[in-house]
Amino acid sequence: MKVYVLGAGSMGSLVAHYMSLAHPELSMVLLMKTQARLDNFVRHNSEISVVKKDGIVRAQLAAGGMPPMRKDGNPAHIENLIVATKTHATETALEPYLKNISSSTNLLLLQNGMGMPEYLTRKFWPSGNRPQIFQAISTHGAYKSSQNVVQHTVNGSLVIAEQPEITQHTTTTIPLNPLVDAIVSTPELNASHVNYSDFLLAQIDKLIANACINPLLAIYDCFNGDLLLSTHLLPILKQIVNEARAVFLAEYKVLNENPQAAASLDTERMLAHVVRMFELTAANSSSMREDIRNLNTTEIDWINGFLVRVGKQHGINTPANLMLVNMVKSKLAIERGLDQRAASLVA
Ligand SMILES: NC(=O)C1=CN([C@@H]2O[C@H](COP(=O)(O)OP(=O)(O)OC[C@H]3O[C@@H](n4cnc5c(N)ncnc54)[C@H](OP(=O)(O)O)[C@@H]3O)[C@@H](O)[C@H]2O)C=CC1
Ligand SMILES: CC(C)(CO)C(=O)C(=O)O
Repeated sequence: MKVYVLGAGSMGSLVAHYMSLAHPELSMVLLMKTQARLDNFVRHNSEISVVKKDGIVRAQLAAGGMPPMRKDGNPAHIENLIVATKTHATETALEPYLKNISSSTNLLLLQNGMGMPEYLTRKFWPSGNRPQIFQAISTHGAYKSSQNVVQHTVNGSLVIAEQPEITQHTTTTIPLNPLVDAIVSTPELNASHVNYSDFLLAQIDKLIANACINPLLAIYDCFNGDLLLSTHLLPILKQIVNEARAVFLAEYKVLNENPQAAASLDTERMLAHVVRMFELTAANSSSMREDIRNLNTTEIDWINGFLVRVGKQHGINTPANLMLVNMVKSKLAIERGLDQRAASLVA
């Protein structure tokens, strides 16, 4: 079985590396963004090294830089595709591969944020025939210390579910799927497959933590744990959480069928979860802060921005989340502007 991975960054490389070691029978192919990236990968022996506390493991992987073609010049069918780009890059990254994808493709989105399956379906498959879409949330932590070296810093887990065509319906049975099976049977990924409604609760927890932690860290420019030094943040966190809670209850009617949903969406529990995430990741520099420091586009539109957009559809005001979206975007614009100004002074 062939599995393509689009987005050969920290998460994509980590997953491809572990899957190829656990399943030598799989053919894993990293899809690079540019020919230059592909050439560079090949120059480095087509190898991804993963560094963990207990040592370094190397694996050689196949790679490509463009949509696969058959010998007759037609697009080759992609059976399995894992997308691990940043959320804002997904649409552009996927577009060239649309001719390789059919309704029998297993498309697994391994990303933070929410709303991507619905967005891609509206954008690329508005009249049906969309691929089988799966989503995975990750509590692993990884970053690339160089082009071919991934530091696996947090040994977390993956939770995977199939995205139903209509999100109001829950999938009660978990069908067997070869891509999901291959991931779940890769020990280092510590992955599990759950039904959509249970997945949604886990995804909501992750989104709430990201909606509270990431923008504040990007704005204050400090480590995750530093925010716990202030007691003035609690009312802000409470407002973010309450707005999010209202949006989730309006959008995901399927939650009414899940007996665990009421307890899980309790405001105090969610706030305690956010504070615990601040504590557990105290020494981290949040991904959004790092994006701003590197002058990269952030994932704010798929975290707090998702809450604002969906809130609007349901007539729910989300002023705290909207303010954070605007503040993070301003922060990036200011940092980029300052960088350009500094560069022009040197030139
Ligand atoms: N890293 C982590 O610890 C965790 C990450 N996540 C989530 O996982 C997702 C991926 O994150 P992460 O791996 O860290 O991100 P990275 O930035 O490390 O990787 C994204 C990759 O996508 C590539 N890419 C961008 N545009 C395209 C394109 N048009 N075609 C092909 N490839 C493209 C980038 O290439 P290039 O570098 O050349 O631009 C990069 O290699 C995010 O949603 C993140 O929030 C979730 C939990 C933990
Ligand atoms: C949980 C948290 C905030 C850890 O830093 C994260 O997921 C991120 O930085 O994106």
